[in-house]
Amino acid sequence: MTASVLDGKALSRTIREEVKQETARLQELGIQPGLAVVLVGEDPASQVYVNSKHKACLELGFYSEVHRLPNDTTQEQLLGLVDQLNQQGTIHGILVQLPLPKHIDEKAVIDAISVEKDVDGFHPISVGNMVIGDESLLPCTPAGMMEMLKRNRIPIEGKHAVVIGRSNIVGKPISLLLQRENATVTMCHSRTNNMRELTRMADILVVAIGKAHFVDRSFIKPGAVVIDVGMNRLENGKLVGDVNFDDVVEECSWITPVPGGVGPMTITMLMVNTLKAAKRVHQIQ
Ligand SMILES: Nc1nc(=O)c2c([nH]1)NC[C@@H]1CN(c3ccc(C(=O)N[C@@H](CCC(=O)O)C(=O)O)cc3)C=[N+]21
Repeated sequence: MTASVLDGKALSRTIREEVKQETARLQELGIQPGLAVVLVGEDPASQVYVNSKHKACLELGFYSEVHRLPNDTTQEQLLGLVDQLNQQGTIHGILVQLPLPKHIDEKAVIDAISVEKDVDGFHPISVGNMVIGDESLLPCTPAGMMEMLKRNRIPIEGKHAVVIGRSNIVGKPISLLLQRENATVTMCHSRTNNMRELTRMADILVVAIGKAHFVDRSFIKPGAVVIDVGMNRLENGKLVGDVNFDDVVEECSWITPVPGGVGPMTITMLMVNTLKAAKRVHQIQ
Protein backbone atom coordinates (compact mmCIF):
# COMPACT_ATOMS: atom_id res chain seq x y z
CA MET A 1 0.00 0.00 0.00
CA THR A 2 1.13 3.54 -0.62
CA ALA A 3 -0.70 6.38 1.07
CA SER A 4 -2.52 9.22 -0.60
CA VAL A 5 -1.02 12.56 0.35
CA LEU A 6 -3.27 15.08 2.10
CA ASP A 7 -2.26 18.22 0.21
CA GLY A 8 -2.63 21.24 2.51
CA LYS A 9 -1.58 23.68 -0.17
CA ALA A 10 -4.21 22.57 -2.67
CA LEU A 11 -6.97 22.51 -0.05
CA SER A 12 -5.84 25.94 1.14
CA ARG A 13 -6.25 27.30 -2.38
CA THR A 14 -9.80 25.93 -2.56
CA ILE A 15 -10.83 27.34 0.83
CA ARG A 16 -9.14 30.70 0.20
CA GLU A 17 -11.07 31.00 -3.05
CA GLU A 18 -14.29 30.47 -1.07
CA VAL A 19 -13.22 33.08 1.50
CA LYS A 20 -12.35 35.51 -1.29
CA GLN A 21 -15.81 35.19 -2.83
CA GLU A 22 -17.48 35.65 0.55
CA THR A 23 -15.30 38.71 1.15
CA ALA A 24 -16.45 40.20 -2.16
CA ARG A 25 -20.07 39.67 -1.05
CA LEU A 26 -19.37 41.48 2.25
CA GLN A 27 -17.67 44.29 0.35
CA GLU A 28 -20.99 45.02 -1.36
CA LEU A 29 -22.49 45.51 2.08
CA GLY A 30 -19.67 47.91 2.95
CA ILE A 31 -17.83 45.46 5.19
CA GLN A 32 -14.18 44.48 4.88
CA PRO A 33 -12.79 41.82 7.24
CA GLY A 34 -9.73 43.20 9.04
CA LEU A 35 -6.87 41.37 10.75
CA ALA A 36 -4.21 42.88 13.01
CA VAL A 37 -1.02 40.90 13.60
CA VAL A 38 1.31 42.01 16.37
CA LEU A 39 4.93 40.89 16.40
CA VAL A 40 7.31 41.77 19.24
CA GLY A 41 11.03 41.35 18.54
CA GLU A 42 13.04 40.31 15.52
CA ASP A 43 12.82 36.50 15.45
CA PRO A 44 13.40 35.67 11.74
CA ALA A 45 11.02 32.67 11.65
CA SER A 46 8.23 34.82 13.12
CA GLN A 47 8.93 37.51 10.52
CA VAL A 48 8.33 34.95 7.76
CA TYR A 49 5.03 33.76 9.27
CA VAL A 50 3.80 37.30 9.86
CA ASN A 51 4.61 38.24 6.28
CA SER A 52 2.71 35.25 4.90
CA LYS A 53 -0.33 36.15 7.02
CA HIS A 54 -0.21 39.72 5.66
CA LYS A 55 0.11 38.41 2.10
CA ALA A 56 -2.85 36.07 2.59
CA CYS A 57 -4.98 39.02 3.79
CA LEU A 58 -4.17 41.11 0.73
CA GLU A 59 -4.90 38.20 -1.63
CA LEU A 60 -8.36 37.73 -0.14
CA GLY A 61 -9.31 41.40 -0.02
CA PHE A 62 -8.98 41.76 3.75
CA TYR A 63 -7.79 44.85 5.54
CA SER A 64 -4.47 44.04 7.21
CA GLU A 65 -2.38 45.77 9.87
CA VAL A 66 1.00 44.48 10.97
CA HIS A 67 2.46 46.00 14.13
CA ARG A 68 6.18 45.32 14.50
CA LEU A 69 7.32 46.30 17.96
CA PRO A 70 10.91 46.35 19.28
CA ASN A 71 12.15 43.59 21.58
CA ASP A 72 12.25 45.96 24.59
CA THR A 73 8.53 46.81 24.33
CA THR A 74 7.03 46.76 27.83
CA GLN A 75 4.04 44.65 28.77
CA GLU A 76 2.08 47.85 29.44
CA GLN A 77 2.82 49.14 25.93
CA LEU A 78 1.72 45.85 24.37
CA LEU A 79 -1.46 45.74 26.48
CA GLY A 80 -2.11 49.33 25.39
CA LEU A 81 -1.91 48.33 21.73
CA VAL A 82 -4.16 45.29 22.28
CA ASP A 83 -6.69 47.53 23.97
CA GLN A 84 -6.59 49.98 21.07
CA LEU A 85 -7.12 47.13 18.58
CA ASN A 86 -10.00 45.80 20.72
CA GLN A 87 -11.70 49.18 20.24
CA GLN A 88 -10.85 49.62 16.56
CA GLY A 89 -13.87 49.07 14.28
CA THR A 90 -11.82 48.20 11.18
CA ILE A 91 -10.22 45.24 12.99
CA HIS A 92 -12.18 42.00 13.45
CA GLY A 93 -9.30 39.69 14.36
CA ILE A 94 -6.23 40.19 16.55
CA LEU A 95 -3.25 37.83 16.56
CA VAL A 96 -0.28 38.39 18.84
CA GLN A 97 2.52 36.23 17.49
CA LEU A 98 3.89 33.76 20.04
CA PRO A 99 6.33 33.24 21.65
CA LEU A 100 6.68 36.68 23.25
CA PRO A 101 9.95 37.92 24.79
CA LYS A 102 10.53 36.53 28.31
CA HIS A 103 9.81 39.79 30.14
CA ILE A 104 6.20 39.74 28.88
CA ASP A 105 3.54 37.52 30.47
CA GLU A 106 1.88 35.72 27.54
CA LYS A 107 -1.18 34.86 29.55
CA ALA A 108 -1.83 38.50 30.47
CA VAL A 109 -1.68 39.44 26.79
CA ILE A 110 -3.92 36.61 25.54
CA ASP A 111 -6.45 37.36 28.29
CA ALA A 112 -6.55 41.01 27.17
CA ILE A 113 -7.68 40.20 23.60
CA SER A 114 -11.41 40.65 23.19
CA VAL A 115 -13.06 37.20 22.80
CA GLU A 116 -14.94 38.36 19.69
CA LYS A 117 -11.58 39.15 18.01
CA ASP A 118 -9.71 36.09 19.31
CA VAL A 119 -8.97 34.54 15.89
CA ASP A 120 -6.26 32.31 17.42
CA GLY A 121 -8.86 30.73 19.71
CA PHE A 122 -6.36 30.94 22.61
CA HIS A 123 -8.44 33.06 25.04
CA PRO A 124 -9.69 31.08 28.09
CA ILE A 125 -13.31 31.89 27.20
CA SER A 126 -12.80 30.63 23.63
CA VAL A 127 -11.20 27.47 25.01
CA GLY A 128 -14.03 27.01 27.51
CA ASN A 129 -16.67 27.41 24.81
CA MET A 130 -14.86 24.86 22.66
CA VAL A 131 -14.73 22.35 25.52
CA ILE A 132 -18.45 22.74 26.22
CA GLY A 133 -19.25 22.54 22.52
CA ASP A 134 -20.64 26.08 22.30
CA GLU A 135 -19.99 28.38 19.35
CA SER A 136 -16.41 29.70 19.39
CA LEU A 137 -13.51 30.59 17.13
CA LEU A 138 -11.45 27.37 16.95
CA PRO A 139 -7.65 27.36 17.18
CA CYS A 140 -6.30 27.42 13.63
CA THR A 141 -4.05 24.34 13.50
CA PRO A 142 -6.64 21.96 15.01
CA ALA A 143 -9.38 23.47 12.84
CA GLY A 144 -7.16 23.09 9.76
CA MET A 145 -6.54 19.45 10.54
CA MET A 146 -10.25 18.71 10.97
CA GLU A 147 -10.96 20.47 7.67
CA MET A 148 -8.41 18.23 5.91
CA LEU A 149 -10.11 15.11 7.25
CA LYS A 150 -13.64 16.28 6.48
CA ARG A 151 -13.01 17.63 2.99
CA ASN A 152 -11.31 14.39 1.98
CA ARG A 153 -14.27 12.47 3.43
CA ILE A 154 -12.06 10.55 5.84
CA PRO A 155 -14.38 8.84 8.34
CA ILE A 156 -13.90 9.89 11.98
CA GLU A 157 -16.97 8.50 13.75
CA GLY A 158 -16.24 5.37 15.75
CA LYS A 159 -12.54 5.40 14.82
CA HIS A 160 -9.75 5.17 17.34
CA ALA A 161 -7.71 8.38 17.19
CA VAL A 162 -4.40 8.57 19.04
CA VAL A 163 -2.90 12.02 19.60
CA ILE A 164 0.76 12.34 20.61
CA GLY A 165 1.35 15.69 22.35
CA ARG A 166 -0.84 17.55 24.84
CA SER A 167 -0.08 21.23 24.28
CA ASN A 168 -2.81 23.82 24.79
CA ILE A 169 -2.59 25.02 21.20
CA VAL A 170 -2.41 21.68 19.37
CA GLY A 171 -2.68 18.34 21.21
CA LYS A 172 -5.46 19.19 23.65
CA PRO A 173 -7.80 20.98 21.23
CA ILE A 174 -7.23 18.37 18.49
CA SER A 175 -8.21 15.61 20.93
CA LEU A 176 -11.40 17.47 21.79
CA LEU A 177 -12.38 18.18 18.18
CA LEU A 178 -11.85 14.54 17.21
CA GLN A 179 -13.92 13.40 20.16
CA ARG A 180 -16.65 15.88 19.16
CA GLU A 181 -16.82 14.06 15.80
CA ASN A 182 -17.35 10.79 17.69
CA ALA A 183 -13.85 9.36 17.54
CA THR A 184 -12.53 7.40 20.52
CA VAL A 185 -9.50 9.40 21.56
CA THR A 186 -6.32 8.37 23.36
CA MET A 187 -3.88 11.12 24.38
CA CYS A 188 -0.19 10.20 24.58
CA HIS A 189 2.72 12.36 25.70
CA SER A 190 6.36 12.27 26.81
CA ARG A 191 5.57 10.22 29.94
CA THR A 192 3.43 7.58 28.21
CA ASN A 193 4.87 4.14 28.94
CA ASN A 194 3.64 1.94 26.13
CA MET A 195 3.46 4.46 23.30
CA ARG A 196 3.85 2.01 20.37
CA GLU A 197 1.23 -0.37 21.77
CA LEU A 198 -1.23 2.51 21.74
CA THR A 199 -0.28 4.07 18.41
CA ARG A 200 -0.46 0.67 16.71
CA MET A 201 -4.16 0.67 17.56
CA ALA A 202 -4.72 4.05 15.92
CA ASP A 203 -6.98 4.41 12.89
CA ILE A 204 -6.06 8.10 12.98
CA LEU A 205 -2.64 9.08 14.38
CA VAL A 206 -1.92 12.76 15.08
CA VAL A 207 1.65 13.65 15.95
CA ALA A 208 2.40 16.99 17.61
CA ILE A 209 5.42 16.64 19.89
CA GLY A 210 8.09 18.69 18.12
CA LYS A 211 10.69 15.93 17.66
CA ALA A 212 12.04 15.50 14.14
CA HIS A 213 11.20 12.09 12.62
CA PHE A 214 9.99 10.69 15.97
CA VAL A 215 7.40 8.41 14.36
CA ASP A 216 8.54 5.62 12.04
CA ARG A 217 6.64 2.62 10.66
CA SER A 218 6.95 0.72 13.95
CA PHE A 219 4.28 3.09 15.37
CA ILE A 220 1.78 2.56 12.59
CA LYS A 221 -1.24 0.31 12.19
CA PRO A 222 -1.42 -0.65 8.49
CA GLY A 223 -3.94 1.56 6.73
CA ALA A 224 -3.88 4.33 9.35
CA VAL A 225 -4.42 8.03 8.61
CA VAL A 226 -1.30 9.91 9.74
CA ILE A 227 -1.41 13.64 10.50
CA ASP A 228 1.94 15.31 11.10
CA VAL A 229 1.69 18.60 12.98
CA GLY A 230 5.43 18.83 13.65
CA MET A 231 7.59 21.69 12.33
CA ASN A 232 11.25 21.08 13.03
CA ARG A 233 13.96 23.17 11.43
CA LEU A 234 17.09 21.03 10.96
CA GLU A 235 20.60 22.51 11.10
CA ASN A 236 20.82 22.38 7.30
CA GLY A 237 17.75 24.64 7.19
CA LYS A 238 15.40 21.90 6.02
CA LEU A 239 11.91 21.82 7.54
CA VAL A 240 10.79 18.35 8.65
CA GLY A 241 7.85 16.97 10.57
CA ASP A 242 7.57 14.65 13.59
CA VAL A 243 6.92 11.73 11.22
CA ASN A 244 9.51 9.99 9.06
CA PHE A 245 7.40 10.35 5.92
CA ASP A 246 9.43 8.04 3.65
CA ASP A 247 9.44 5.23 6.21
CA VAL A 248 5.72 5.49 6.99
CA VAL A 249 4.20 6.31 3.61
CA GLU A 250 3.89 2.68 2.47
CA GLU A 251 2.13 1.60 5.65
CA CYS A 252 -0.71 4.10 5.86
CA SER A 253 -3.77 5.11 3.81
CA TRP A 254 -3.43 8.90 4.11
CA ILE A 255 -0.56 11.10 5.26
CA THR A 256 0.13 14.83 5.54
CA PRO A 257 3.52 16.06 4.28
CA VAL A 258 5.73 18.69 5.95
CA PRO A 259 5.96 21.24 4.47
CA GLY A 260 2.72 21.53 2.52
CA GLY A 261 0.37 19.80 4.95
CA VAL A 262 -1.10 21.22 8.14
CA GLY A 263 1.07 24.40 8.02
CA PRO A 264 -0.65 26.15 5.09
CA MET A 265 -4.04 25.14 6.52
CA THR A 266 -3.20 26.98 9.75
CA ILE A 267 -2.95 30.30 7.94
CA THR A 268 -6.04 29.53 5.88
CA MET A 269 -8.10 28.88 9.02
CA LEU A 270 -6.86 32.18 10.44
CA MET A 271 -8.46 33.85 7.41
CA VAL A 272 -11.64 31.80 7.89
CA ASN A 273 -11.79 32.88 11.55
CA THR A 274 -11.29 36.55 10.66
CA LEU A 275 -14.12 36.33 8.12
CA LYS A 276 -16.34 34.64 10.74
CA ALA A 277 -15.53 37.29 13.33
CA ALA A 278 -16.38 40.08 10.85
CA LYS A 279 -19.68 38.43 9.93
CA ARG A 280 -20.62 37.93 13.56
CA VAL A 281 -20.01 41.57 14.54
CA HIS A 282 -22.15 42.73 11.62
CA GLN A 283 -24.73 40.00 12.23
CA ILE A 284 -24.44 38.54 8.74
CA GLN A 285 -25.27 34.88 8.13
N1 LIG B 1 -0.38 33.62 18.01
C1 LIG B 1 0.16 32.71 17.19
N2 LIG B 1 -0.63 32.02 16.33
C2 LIG B 1 -0.09 31.10 15.49
O1 LIG B 1 -0.83 30.45 14.70
C3 LIG B 1 1.33 30.89 15.49
C4 LIG B 1 2.09 31.65 16.41
N3 LIG B 1 1.49 32.52 17.23
N4 LIG B 1 3.43 31.48 16.47
C5 LIG B 1 4.14 30.61 15.56
C6 LIG B 1 3.27 29.47 15.09
C7 LIG B 1 3.76 28.76 13.86
N5 LIG B 1 2.71 28.91 12.86
C8 LIG B 1 2.80 28.45 11.56
C9 LIG B 1 1.83 28.68 10.60
C10 LIG B 1 1.99 28.26 9.30
C11 LIG B 1 3.11 27.60 8.89
C12 LIG B 1 3.29 27.21 7.48
O2 LIG B 1 2.63 27.69 6.59
N6 LIG B 1 4.27 26.32 7.14
C13 LIG B 1 4.61 25.92 5.80
C14 LIG B 1 6.10 26.07 5.54
C15 LIG B 1 6.68 27.36 5.93
C16 LIG B 1 8.21 27.33 5.85
O3 LIG B 1 8.76 26.81 4.86
O4 LIG B 1 8.83 27.82 6.82
C17 LIG B 1 4.27 24.47 5.56
O5 LIG B 1 4.18 23.71 6.53
O6 LIG B 1 4.16 24.10 4.40
C18 LIG B 1 4.09 27.35 9.83
C19 LIG B 1 3.92 27.76 11.15
C20 LIG B 1 1.71 29.65 13.39
N7 LIG B 1 1.96 29.99 14.67
